[in-house]
Amino acid sequence: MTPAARVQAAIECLDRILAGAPAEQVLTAWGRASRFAGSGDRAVVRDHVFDGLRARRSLAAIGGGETGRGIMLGLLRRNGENPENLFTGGGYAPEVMSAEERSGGREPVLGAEAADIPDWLWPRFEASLGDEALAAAEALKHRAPVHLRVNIARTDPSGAIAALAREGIAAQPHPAAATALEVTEGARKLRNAAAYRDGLVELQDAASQAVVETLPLKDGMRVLDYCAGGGGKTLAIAARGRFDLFAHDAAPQRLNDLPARAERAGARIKLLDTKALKRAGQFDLILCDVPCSGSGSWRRAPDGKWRLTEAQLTGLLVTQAAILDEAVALLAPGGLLAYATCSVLQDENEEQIQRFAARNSTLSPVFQKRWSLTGGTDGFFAAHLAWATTA
Ligand SMILES: C[S@@+](CC[C@H](N)C(=O)[O-])C[C@H]1O[C@@H](n2cnc3c(N)ncnc32)[C@H](O)[C@@H]1O
Repeated sequence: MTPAARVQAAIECLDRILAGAPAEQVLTAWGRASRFAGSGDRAVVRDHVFDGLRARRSLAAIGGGETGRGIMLGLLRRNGENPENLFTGGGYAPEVMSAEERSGGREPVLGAEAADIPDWLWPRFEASLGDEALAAAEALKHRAPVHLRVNIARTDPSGAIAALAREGIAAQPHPAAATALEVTEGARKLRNAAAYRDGLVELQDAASQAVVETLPLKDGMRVLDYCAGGGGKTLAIAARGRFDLFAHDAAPQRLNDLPARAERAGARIKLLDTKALKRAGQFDLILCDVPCSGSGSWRRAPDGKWRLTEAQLTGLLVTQAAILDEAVALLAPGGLLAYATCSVLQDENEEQIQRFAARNSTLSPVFQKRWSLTGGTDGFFAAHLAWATTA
């Protein structure tokens, strides 16, 4: 595909997403219908679509309209490229620009539009992040770095760096976690690399790893990952020692890939559905990596930024509180309950913990930490709630 044809493909995908279809679904459908597109074409079209979505509002302003064409025009202008070179109308290129498109476009209005945050959310975003709000919003407009977790049950960071280098992938330690690497070259080769296939490394944001690093794990503990999902944190826990480790999720199909991932990593994890969990006894440590707005990881899933509604956020706050209350009942006396989100909103983080502490006197907060988007990781939050008598 020519560069112009790739832009046209991105415009068509963006139009479908703006009409309400989920971004991943649209890109998959485009890929299936475009057998002529090679892997390089697919990667570029995907990058255009995600670059466009991350800064959808400000690019629409710069490009003169919230359409696929407007967003792509905005993206090219923002990046200092002349859209006339690609909007030629020839071959599979976008149609030639209209007079309105040529003269259209403006600077984004300072505030929610320039920050690329929905209007309803901007005041909460600002209140949560204070002086960092603009820098965090800016970070959400750009691609996320590729982070790896070194499986310390199999190798150490320097061993993993050397194994990756043999396959043309350059990586360096990331300061957020002892197990974290940042890929600086060759990220697209990862999925086929032996180091990945053999379970030496896993894809995982450095702050997500750091959340697990904070857990006071000791060999022999009964540990429950209560909201395990794909099992990223369960696997990170497994690598830290010898535990009786269980993974649960309210949507058990989310755990489907975990057995294969665990085998690759050499980890032993028992899966529990909600019925089995009721008979599983008590746990020394429970991690609740709760469903959240995802506001700390919107650069990876920018669709979520524009889909989240105020009512959904309210619903998430209720779910998070209910999960904490459910998990307390599963905790052994003296145990530790850990809470985590990939959100930067206080409502889901510090304030959720404050509300929990106000209604529960058995456990009290003993640790809280935020990972900021400006620190080169996704935005994350973790809190530990300890049995009050042992705190
Ligand atoms: C943030 S994701 C977990 C991500 C995962 N821990 C990881 O590191 O890959 C939150 C998960 O919570 C699950 N969930 C939602 N409500 C729940 C509930 N009431 N009890 C347990 N899990 C729940 C969701 O299905 C989702 O998989």
